[in-house]
Amino acid sequence: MKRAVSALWARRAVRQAYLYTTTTTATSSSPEVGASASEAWDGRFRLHKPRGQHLLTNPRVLDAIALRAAISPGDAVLEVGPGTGNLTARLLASHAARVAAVEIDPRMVEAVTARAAALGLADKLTVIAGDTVEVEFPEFDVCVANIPYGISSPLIAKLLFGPYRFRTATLLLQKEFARRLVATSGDGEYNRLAANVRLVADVRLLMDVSKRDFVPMPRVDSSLVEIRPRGIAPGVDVSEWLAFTRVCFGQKNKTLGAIFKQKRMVTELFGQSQRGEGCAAGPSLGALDGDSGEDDCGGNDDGRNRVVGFSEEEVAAFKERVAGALDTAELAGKRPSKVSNDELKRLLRLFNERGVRFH
Ligand SMILES: C[S@@+](CC[C@H](N)C(=O)[O-])C[C@H]1O[C@@H](n2cnc3c(N)ncnc32)[C@H](O)[C@@H]1O
Repeated sequence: MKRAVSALWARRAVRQAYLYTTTTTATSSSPEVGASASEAWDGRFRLHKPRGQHLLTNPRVLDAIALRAAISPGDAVLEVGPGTGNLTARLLASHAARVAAVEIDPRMVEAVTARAAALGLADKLTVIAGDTVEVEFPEFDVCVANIPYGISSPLIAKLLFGPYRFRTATLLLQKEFARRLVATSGDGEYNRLAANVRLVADVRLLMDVSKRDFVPMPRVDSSLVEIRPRGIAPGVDVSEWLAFTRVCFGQKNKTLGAIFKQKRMVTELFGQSQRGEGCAAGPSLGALDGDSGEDDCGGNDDGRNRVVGFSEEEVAAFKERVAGALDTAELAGKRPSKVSNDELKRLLRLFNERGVRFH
């Protein structure tokens, strides 16, 4: 299954990234990575907010991120969105053997390349010019990044469900997104993003970062989060799990019993289970997040969802099978936000045993 999901990612890597391997031009061998002057933004070009170009300029926070990233001697580090290199400078000065940084803006590519050269650390840095969501990453042990928040969900999906094997990802994320990511089923805030990520990884909050530590100042605060892949098979088909959680968390204020009792839901699931068909686009790996499934497979009944060639009795029998799985799991009266991944996995297994499939 992992291979099928990886293949999806491989197909997405259609845009060829071009590699810049920086060349050493400076003679200095003792980089001044802690110097606050190097973090300041000199305004040499316009920063684009839609690209998430909020530079982290507080040296104490930058030092803390590099420290919390737990880089071991010899590690290969992946950074996403190095910008002018405020964090990159610290990663280059760490025990890491090498750093690969993916940057979409050619002006930033130039800036971080020049920064590494000025520090005398250019030979440790490879800048990959391209879109993080599209390019193929080189092998890495740890990912450390202050990312553009707009790609949080597709980046985490790519890291966790792509072909990569790594120890940790230490990411600075929008605070609200980070809170949803670390939510647990016990606190009643559980959500689709957390359920999908926790299927394959452990997550924890490391620290909060004020919006005042960035230039230009964003509207939101941030939080540093560690994602640690478990490295063991999740015990479910990942594509089916992603489709299943889309349905379960699609109407988060309803109980699972109410969600799976809806006629259009039963009809849609019946159609999928009979035909073995899914959404035309297949599972959306780019969207681990989003609790509204209204527009997706379980959504409107505009005629596509009608099951042709089956009697009312057959649909009614299927409905009984759906209800039977929920009863056996003892989850009909529970809201998805209160249900653990183990319970959800068991429910999916019970559905599958009764011929109920999610695509
Ligand atoms: C929040 S800034 C972080 C800059 C730097 N890491 C820092 O901490 O100061 C995000 C950076 O990601 C880059 N970026 C935005 N979208 C990107 C994408 N899809 N792929 C790669 N880089 C991207 C922006 O150009 C910008 O340099």
